[in-house]
Amino acid sequence: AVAAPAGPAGPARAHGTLRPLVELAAQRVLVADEVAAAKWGTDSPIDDPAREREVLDAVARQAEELGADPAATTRIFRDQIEASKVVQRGLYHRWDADPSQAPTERPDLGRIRLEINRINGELVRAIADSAAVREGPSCVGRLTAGTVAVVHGRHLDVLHTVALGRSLPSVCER
Ligand SMILES: C=C(O[C@@H]1C=C(C(=O)O)C=C[C@H]1O)C(=O)O
Repeated sequence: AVAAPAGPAGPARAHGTLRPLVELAAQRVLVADEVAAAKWGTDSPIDDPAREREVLDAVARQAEELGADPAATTRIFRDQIEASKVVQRGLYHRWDADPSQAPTERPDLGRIRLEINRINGELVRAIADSAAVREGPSCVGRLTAGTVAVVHGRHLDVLHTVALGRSLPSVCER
């Protein structure tokens, strides 16, 4: 083990929680329901590489501005994007199988993306704030604890629990 620096950037934060990060990842997989409803029955594809590029460029820039790690931030956001598509594909599958469950109103994708941008900004900060925990030996345990707390706290169903899991594998990678 490497000696941690003293002060708030060191041991104090290394014992912190990953719950805020997981909470924001959960907000992102929940908002994917609205994304799916916005795209359902339109020409807008679930996979939108141009929008993904925009998101990844923006979060890398925000991480740099915070003096945080743009590579780790980008890696974690690639998983956030995959997780959103897990939800969207899952809902499409459900709605194809049983059209009576399909949305009857179409929210505006542009408005939803503004909400996603807001979550993204908070998530970039949570990633930056959790650097010491993420790089520490207890990361996986803390990530598991945070995930269990959020799944229960938000009463996530199976689809959103699976998607939340898909959003987190990069968090403890170094
Ligand atoms: C959420 C969307 O769907 C997909 C997931 C994205 C994301 O998680 O940021 C971005 C583009 C799409 O590939 C969207 O189109 O906005």
